[in-house]
Amino acid sequence: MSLRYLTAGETHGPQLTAIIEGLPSNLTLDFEELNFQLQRRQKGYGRGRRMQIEKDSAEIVGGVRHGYTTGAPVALVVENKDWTHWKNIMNIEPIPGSDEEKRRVNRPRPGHADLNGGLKYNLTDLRNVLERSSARETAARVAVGAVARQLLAAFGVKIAGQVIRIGEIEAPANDLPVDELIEQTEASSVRVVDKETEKKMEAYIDKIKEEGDSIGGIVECIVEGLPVGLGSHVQSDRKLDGAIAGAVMSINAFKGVEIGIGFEAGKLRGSQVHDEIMYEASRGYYRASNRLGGFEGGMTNGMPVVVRGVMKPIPTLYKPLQSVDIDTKEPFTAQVERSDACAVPAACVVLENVVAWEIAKAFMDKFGGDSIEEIRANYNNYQAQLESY
Ligand SMILES: Cc1cc2nc3c(=O)[nH]c(=O)nc-3n(C[C@H](O)[C@H](O)[C@H](O)COP(=O)(O)O)c2cc1C
Ligand SMILES: C=C(O[C@@H]1CC(C(=O)O)=C[C@@H](OP(=O)(O)O)[C@H]1O)C(=O)O
Repeated sequence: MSLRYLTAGETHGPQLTAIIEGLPSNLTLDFEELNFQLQRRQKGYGRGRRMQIEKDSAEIVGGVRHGYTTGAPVALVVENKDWTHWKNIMNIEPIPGSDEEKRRVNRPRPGHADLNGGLKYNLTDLRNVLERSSARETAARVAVGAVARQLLAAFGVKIAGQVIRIGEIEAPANDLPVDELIEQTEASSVRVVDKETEKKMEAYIDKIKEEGDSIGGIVECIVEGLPVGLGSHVQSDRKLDGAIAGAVMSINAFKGVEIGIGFEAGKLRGSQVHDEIMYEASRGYYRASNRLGGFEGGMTNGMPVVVRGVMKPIPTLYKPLQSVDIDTKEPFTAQVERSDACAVPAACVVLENVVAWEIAKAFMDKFGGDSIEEIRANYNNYQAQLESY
């Protein structure tokens, strides 16, 4: 069985729920590490007041005993602390109430899911769209990715992320090893290495916020320690670079994805793009460079996987754009809901964990077994095959 998951829950409802199916038994789960990933996602300069209310942590309510997975579906719950303020507005029971009591949304925000969702699901209160389209759901996805990350970590895989750009401000390039990158970005309010850039980004976000506007940016994720041959060239839906691209595009507000040099490849010659093949007895095959970001033929090539995603600016604007009232059809400015001005550093953490999930899925497809011991035996056997090739 391939790994799969589902999430449920509204942003102002009682909780988010995730069910992961297909995990092997005997995987030790480090709860602190799981919650660390959730806390990382809450941080970042430019977020709104909601992040001061929430204290995200995952409660495991199925599939784990005494710290180990049992092979049963793993069920996770992340509480919404803000729910206490929304109980009546979110009530499941039919309560007679004015629009004011329901906090009805009728002026769709350009750039958000409001209008499309209202039209598609025939919902006259756009809150019913907003509640589920909110990126609050990414807390559940990070919890799922954090579990996947632990499966990968058991096989020496390391993942880091960094913010590359926020609006006009670009971080200087670096090629730090993953461990160092993790350490340095973790200490930054905007997940960059360079302190000058951090200051500039903070000031820039302040300015954008003061002007009632919002801003997006570019984030990067690097995965080290992967074996050659995750994914496959033989069928389109088995190409791991394709699966990663799809997953990255599914993150709220992401409008583009690149692997390695990505769109730059369209400007350069073949001789400037392809990574030359080398061999050393101690190392096996490797590449002299990594412009293709660790992929050829939809398979990992043993070099670090490098994925970038671009996040558009947050749709909710305190100085709202023009919209239409869905009751009167008259022009009106869009609804203003409490909002982040910039969530790029948080989106970087979402990117890392979403990529971890896709890689773990491909890892299970390749080495799949019902227990961690069975997977390890398959993994070791494959390593021996690679070494003798
Ligand atoms: C971490 C994160 C936080 C976000 N915060 C907000 C927010 O506060 N306000 C808002 O309007 N959109 C926010 N968004 C973006 C919306 O969720 C997103 O634009 C919306 O769901 C529509 O989907 P689409 O942009 O993918 O088309 C956030 C996205 C992410 C990844
Ligand atoms: C709750 C989160 O992000 C939310 C994502 C979001 C949106 O529209 O996507 C809108 C805001 O919701 P609220 O109006 O409740 O403050 C963000 O805070 C979170 O990341 O955990």
